[in-house]
Amino acid sequence: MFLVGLTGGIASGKSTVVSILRELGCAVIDADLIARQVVRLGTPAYTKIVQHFGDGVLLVSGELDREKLGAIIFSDPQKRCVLNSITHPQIRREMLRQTLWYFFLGYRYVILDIPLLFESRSMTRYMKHTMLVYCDPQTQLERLMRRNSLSQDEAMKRIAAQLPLDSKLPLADHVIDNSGDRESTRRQVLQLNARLESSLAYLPVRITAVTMATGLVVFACSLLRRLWQ
Ligand SMILES: CC(C)(COP(=O)(O)OP(=O)(O)OC[C@H]1O[C@@H](n2cnc3c(N)ncnc32)[C@H](O)[C@@H]1O)[C@@H](O)C(=O)NCCC(=O)NCCS
Ligand SMILES: Nc1ncnc2c1ncn2[C@@H]1O[C@H](COP(=O)(O)OP(=O)(O)OP(=O)(O)O)[C@@H](O)[C@H]1O
Repeated sequence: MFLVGLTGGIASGKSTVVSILRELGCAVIDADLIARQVVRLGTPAYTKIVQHFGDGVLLVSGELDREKLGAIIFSDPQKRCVLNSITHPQIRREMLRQTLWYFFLGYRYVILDIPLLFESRSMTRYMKHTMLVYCDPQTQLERLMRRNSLSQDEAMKRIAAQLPLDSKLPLADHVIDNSGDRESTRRQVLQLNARLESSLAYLPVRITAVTMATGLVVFACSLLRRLWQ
């Protein structure tokens, strides 16, 4: 059983890759989705956010106005740190819970989609493999502006809130280049998934070897004890 960390930059194509992996039957946990769940109306994180940022970040329904909160935190690193310190512990806890659940269900590996995996560093030590969804900077900027209807300045601020994608390249074990069309991305995802599956083929052999080695040590110890007595 092992964990695979999937990461990228804002709008680099993580969700696009995740939907292909899910089609293939992989277990994927989405940190962005959990980040939405932990700040639902009335949750402890929601209460802390309102205490800190005021009710100006709420919609009339009482829910968080994500657009407003985004505009605040993506242009102020200190406020971003505050929001991270409120949400990240809750997100990690829920990710751990879901991971254990997938292993309980019998999945042999679980993919964790964590946008800030390389920024937070401490999480990478739990990953057997890391996978970067890359796209070239110009494509990233254009896709982000189009998807979120942002000006160039706003989009650049959001990109600047993360490590540049180019500096994440040497940190990743595997790279999926999503600068091209969706078909090219799909082919790369299929290839990578096949490699993950094949690394599992050796797992039963390794488990058997470890079991046999442990058995031999136990047997040798008991033999020595008898000879000694
Ligand atoms: C600021 C918020 C309200 C904006 O919400 P919105 O719906 O517009 O964006 P969404 O949540 O879909 O995030 C889109 C992308 O923005 C980037 N992003 C989000 N939060 C952060 C952050 N704190 N720092 C850097 N990049 C971030 C990620 O690449 C993410 O995939 C929201 O992103 C949030 O609550 N962020 C704090 C929690 C967090 O760090 N989430 C990232 C995953 S752990
Ligand atoms: N290969 C592609 N060709 C054209 N458009 C793409 C491609 N991949 C993704 N997109 C588009 O680019 C945008 C960003 O993609 P996606 O939502 O998958 O990125 P993301 O990394 O999950 O974003 P975020 O970090 O904001 O959650 C979306 O509008 C998506 O439809």
